[in-house]
Amino acid sequence: MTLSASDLAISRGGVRVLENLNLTLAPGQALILRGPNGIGKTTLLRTLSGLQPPLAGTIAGADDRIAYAGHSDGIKPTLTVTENLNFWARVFGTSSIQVALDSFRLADLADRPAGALSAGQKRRLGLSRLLLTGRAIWILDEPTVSLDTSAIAMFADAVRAHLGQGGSAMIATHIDLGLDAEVMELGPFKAVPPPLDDFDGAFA
Ligand SMILES: Nc1ncnc2c1ncn2[C@@H]1O[C@H](COP(=O)(O)OP(=O)(O)OP(=O)(O)O)[C@@H](O)[C@H]1O
Repeated sequence: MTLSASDLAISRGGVRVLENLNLTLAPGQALILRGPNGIGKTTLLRTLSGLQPPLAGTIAGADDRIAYAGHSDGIKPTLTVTENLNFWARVFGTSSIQVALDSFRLADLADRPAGALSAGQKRRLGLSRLLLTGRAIWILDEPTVSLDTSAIAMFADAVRAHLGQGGSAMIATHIDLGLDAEVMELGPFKAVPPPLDDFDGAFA
């Protein structure tokens, strides 16, 4: 099922940031979001994921099919890597964590408390959770932060495999992941601020 948004307007902190947005994300498709800092990439991903309501417009096809990975790794620091993965596997009703351990090369770290991992290792653990969700639509906000080049390639492989299985991915990133993906520039959708009141009239 395709995720779609029509005539979307979104806000952050009470300020309208993007408007007149239309987009679709079909099974097997990847969409890369680009735009300068502060344009509204995170706000758009949060809105599509249902973490905040849109100001206007409609979103269809989301329901319980989205796995969202934001800026935080969302790991439990006192649990080991294996315990973290088992926790998520139980949450999502997945029987084995092996695919997560293998795809993000976490086996050597399996017994390490997650809080004792490096930043890049924590990010690999956070991203590996996607593979346990069974969710078709991955919504990812700057997923490669802290990853080295080999881990970025590992992540891109995981996304490619997901797309090959009929999944889809929307990714805010400033780097080239080497994916066969459509790129959407958000600049043209920047909200136009409303005109200021006529102050002169107030002091007449
Ligand atoms: N917690 C917040 N409260 C109020 N305003 C916020 C908050 N977080 C972000 N904003 C503002 O909302 C606007 C959109 O921010 P957003 O984080 O969506 O941009 P972004 O494109 O993801 O930026 P970046 O590339 O820096 O991550 C910006 O003008 C920002 O200053």
